[in-house]
Amino acid sequence: MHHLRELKERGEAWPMLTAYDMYTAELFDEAGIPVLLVGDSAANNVFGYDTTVPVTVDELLPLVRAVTRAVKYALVVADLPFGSYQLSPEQALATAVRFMKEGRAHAVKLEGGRKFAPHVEALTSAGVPVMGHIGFTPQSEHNLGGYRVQGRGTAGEELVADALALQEAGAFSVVMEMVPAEVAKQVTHSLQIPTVGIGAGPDCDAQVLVWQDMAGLRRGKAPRFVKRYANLAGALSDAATAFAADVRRGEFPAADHSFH
Ligand SMILES: Nc1nc(=O)c2c([nH]1)NC[C@@H]1CN(c3ccc(C(=O)N[C@@H](CCC(=O)O)C(=O)O)cc3)CN21
Ligand SMILES: CC(C)C(=O)C(=O)O
Ligand SMILES: [Mg+2]
Repeated sequence: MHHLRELKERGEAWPMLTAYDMYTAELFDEAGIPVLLVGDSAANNVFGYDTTVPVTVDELLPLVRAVTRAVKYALVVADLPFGSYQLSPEQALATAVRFMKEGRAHAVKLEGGRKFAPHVEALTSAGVPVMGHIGFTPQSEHNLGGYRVQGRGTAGEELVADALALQEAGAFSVVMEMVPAEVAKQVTHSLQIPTVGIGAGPDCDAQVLVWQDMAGLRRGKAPRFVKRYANLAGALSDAATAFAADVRRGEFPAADHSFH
């Protein structure tokens, strides 16, 4: 965490990816991704829900545990799911403690601005490192009117106030999702802690993507902020098709794959 602040001071951008299992966590860790997020986006990208709203602590905990087991270097951040922290700072702390003790998370993330400063404060003063998340906050998508850019016009000032309140409450970093690049730049320059952008332009201190978007495993129309660095959907589909054909033709298993 302190290291991330030094990177900000030196103006060196860093990458963050989601991870939900041990193979991806190990690969991303070895590829030099310093922060891995076990996102509540597992709702969409592991469990097949249509929003992040239904995913539970009990569903996310084993994924967090798998990721922390797999990494040697990365900081593992566990996303607190909808309903597991909003009720009170006490509820937030109880949930964060589960992610730290049972999931062995190094830090937690929660969505919300100023209104959640008391929750963040309760966690940080109990020794739980917290990452904030402002702008488009998917857990509130029903309130925000869908996938919409946040912080346009006067709402930009609100975003700066939210970010400052989270910093003041002790957050070590803040995610900004779907925010105009100019506003994200202003927030980034207003904070001493690093900002992590997703659809928030090039001037954030760090950038995050959902790994299945980054690697082209998820099909369908990706959000505008996604850049695809591989075509895993194509590669996996080709592999499964080739395996199926081999089995049907009697070409797998060959002698090499058999015991005598
Ligand atoms: N695979 C995946 N990637 C994500 O980035 C992601 C998740 N899942 N699940 C949780 C949230 C939901 N998020 C989303 C989902 C969709 C859009 C989207 O469709 N955006 C469109 C419309 C934007 C607009 O209308 O202004 C886009 O083109 O960016 C954006 C963020 C970000 N998170
Ligand atoms: C996209 C990131 C920031 C997130 O919150 C998630 O993956 O759940
Ligand atoms: Mg999330």
